[in-house]
Amino acid sequence: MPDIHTRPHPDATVAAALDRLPRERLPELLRRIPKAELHIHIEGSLEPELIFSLAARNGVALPYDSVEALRAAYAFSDLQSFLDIYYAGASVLLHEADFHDMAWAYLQRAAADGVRRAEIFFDPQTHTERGVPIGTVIAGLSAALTKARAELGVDADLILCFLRHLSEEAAFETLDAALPYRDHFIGIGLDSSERGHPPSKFERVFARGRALGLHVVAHAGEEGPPAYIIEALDLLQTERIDHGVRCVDDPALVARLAAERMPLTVCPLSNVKLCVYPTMAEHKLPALLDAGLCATINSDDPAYFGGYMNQNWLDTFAALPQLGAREAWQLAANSFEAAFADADRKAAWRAEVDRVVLEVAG
Ligand SMILES: Nc1ncnc2[nH]cnc12
Ligand SMILES: [Zn+2]
Repeated sequence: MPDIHTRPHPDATVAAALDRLPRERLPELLRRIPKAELHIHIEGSLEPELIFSLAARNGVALPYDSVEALRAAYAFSDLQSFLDIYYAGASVLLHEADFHDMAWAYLQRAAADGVRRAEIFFDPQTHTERGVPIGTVIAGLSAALTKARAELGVDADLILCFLRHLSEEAAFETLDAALPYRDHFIGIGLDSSERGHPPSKFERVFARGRALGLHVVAHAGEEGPPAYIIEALDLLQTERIDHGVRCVDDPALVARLAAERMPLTVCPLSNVKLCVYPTMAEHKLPALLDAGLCATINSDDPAYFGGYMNQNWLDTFAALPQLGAREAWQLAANSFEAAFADADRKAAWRAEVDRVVLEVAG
């Protein structure tokens, strides 16, 4: 299979360091290894404390008495039960400074977790439907990204997501409204309620996005069937699949994803919190890596699912003894391979991964 040949491999010195790294040093490696985060909804980084302080700043009433009461509501049974609370939380975002403060808080956490590159989803329709101009959303987020490049050494870009429970016509209107800010985002994506809203519903708006030179990704195979992943590949011509874990139900699809080195932006804590898997120990990430897929680890909605990048890495490796230092290297290398950054920067981050491995292994 071509995957065996195209999957990146560590050079001999790095491979030897990975093999001699004792298991007790693994958490240090996971924390320090440079990584790209490719699946983070910025509205999902809104911590309860920030929701309350923005609500007070903007005079927005919340249906919860306290931060603790809000956090206590974060017990989800599936994707929709989460989305209902997630959209309610975003209602406190009104002004440019609110979007800036939310993104800046995320970027500081990302920097602390060794994230060198972040490709950040935002949901303009969640805000424009409440009367917030799209220019306000993009200006606030962009200002934080510019500051992060200069002050945190985190290279970040935005990906505009369409809400799939809304119509394709609404997605077209959103794309049109965003075009004056074309330089401020690098791609389009598809998120929100998956079941009943297949990628085929958005075939024409994605064709338009591709014609505009935008990168193209889509959530598929989180709760939805493998057929949705196939539609995303064939009809939307995605460059990555967000989640995609349900590909395991279709071995031919797994073989195709491996052969094409189609990246999957996997979100382990999210999958457990939204009951895609009953426990982390049952997560299919090891099987995806074994099959030669370009799988990556990401946080999805870290304020709601129990942690940011490093928490995802630490909890995943702690629950799955099949994952060791070799897989940590592979996941970091996969994340840079799958990133929409230029080749020089990717090569520099990859070299840094190797330097950190050699340092931690001693
Ligand atoms: N995990 C997820 N799936 C679909 N849409 C989302 N929007 C925010 N998080 C999401
Ligand atoms: Zn997501």
